[in-house]
Amino acid sequence: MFLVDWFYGVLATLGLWQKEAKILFLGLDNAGKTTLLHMLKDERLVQHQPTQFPTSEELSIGRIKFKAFDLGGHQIARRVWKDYYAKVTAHLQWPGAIVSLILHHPTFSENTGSNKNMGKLSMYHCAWRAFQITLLQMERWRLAMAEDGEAKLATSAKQVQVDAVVYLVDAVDKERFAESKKELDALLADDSLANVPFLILGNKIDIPYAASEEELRYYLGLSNFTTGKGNVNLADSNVRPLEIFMCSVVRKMGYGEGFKWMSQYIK
Ligand SMILES: Nc1nc2c(ncn2[C@@H]2O[C@H](COP(=O)(O)OP(=O)(O)OP(=O)(O)O)[C@@H](O)[C@H]2O)c(=O)[nH]1
Ligand SMILES: [Mg+2]
Repeated sequence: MFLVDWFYGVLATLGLWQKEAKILFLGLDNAGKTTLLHMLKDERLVQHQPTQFPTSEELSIGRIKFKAFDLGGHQIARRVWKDYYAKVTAHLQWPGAIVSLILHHPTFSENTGSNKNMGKLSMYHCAWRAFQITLLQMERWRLAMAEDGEAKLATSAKQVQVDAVVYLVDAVDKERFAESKKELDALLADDSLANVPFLILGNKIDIPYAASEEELRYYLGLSNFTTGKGNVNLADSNVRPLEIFMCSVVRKMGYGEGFKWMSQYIK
């Protein structure tokens, strides 16, 4: 019963009780993703070390899955799907390297002169030529496999269902607003996240010189893109729900309102 009460307590605060969703926490390093994840988990403030590779953390409460990824300084898609990509292609790297070393070794290249005249070819050269052709075939097969792997990777990216993105920005670190905007723009342009609601959290407003909501809206280039707080019905509009809420995760302020706003767009 305690567990159910706890589930209810956390999820009701976020407006997510009785909903089922996969929610991504994204943002540059140091934005506060891990702190938020842990705040939801045990409502305690713990000082976290910067999250090291692998840069994803997961938390399930009831039927809600929260997953955090770090995006600092990396192309989003590459970063998020890096693990899968590495698995698909790693075993294809070595054979290719060996084949290309042999094929390009000067001793065995086309220009040795000995194979210009077929009549003069020794058994040795015939055998060597056959070996080279086999290697070439293997190389083509390897490349085809690699392409297939990339195609599967792209498909799997599209198949992963995400119901909402919570994008955290450190509202104090104004020098990194441009970097944060770049990552956000890439996410908003990503086909696999088309129409997914975005909650932008401007975090750390407990620090006096944190940017205001207006400043953040301006620097993230969202002045004409936020869709409005409160209950705004966008169901028939094909417009992606997107809004900024300022918060302090450590003070447990602001993000609850943001989640409640977001929950209206999660079935
Ligand atoms: N003042 C203040 N500090 C915060 C707040 N939220 C997080 N922090 C601090 O910001 C730092 C980074 O927080 P993390 O939760 O580790 O950030 P992260 O996004 O997970 O960062 P990486 O794991 O490096 O990607 C930590 O020192 C936190 O204590 C906040 O609301 N106010
Ligand atoms: Mg972290």
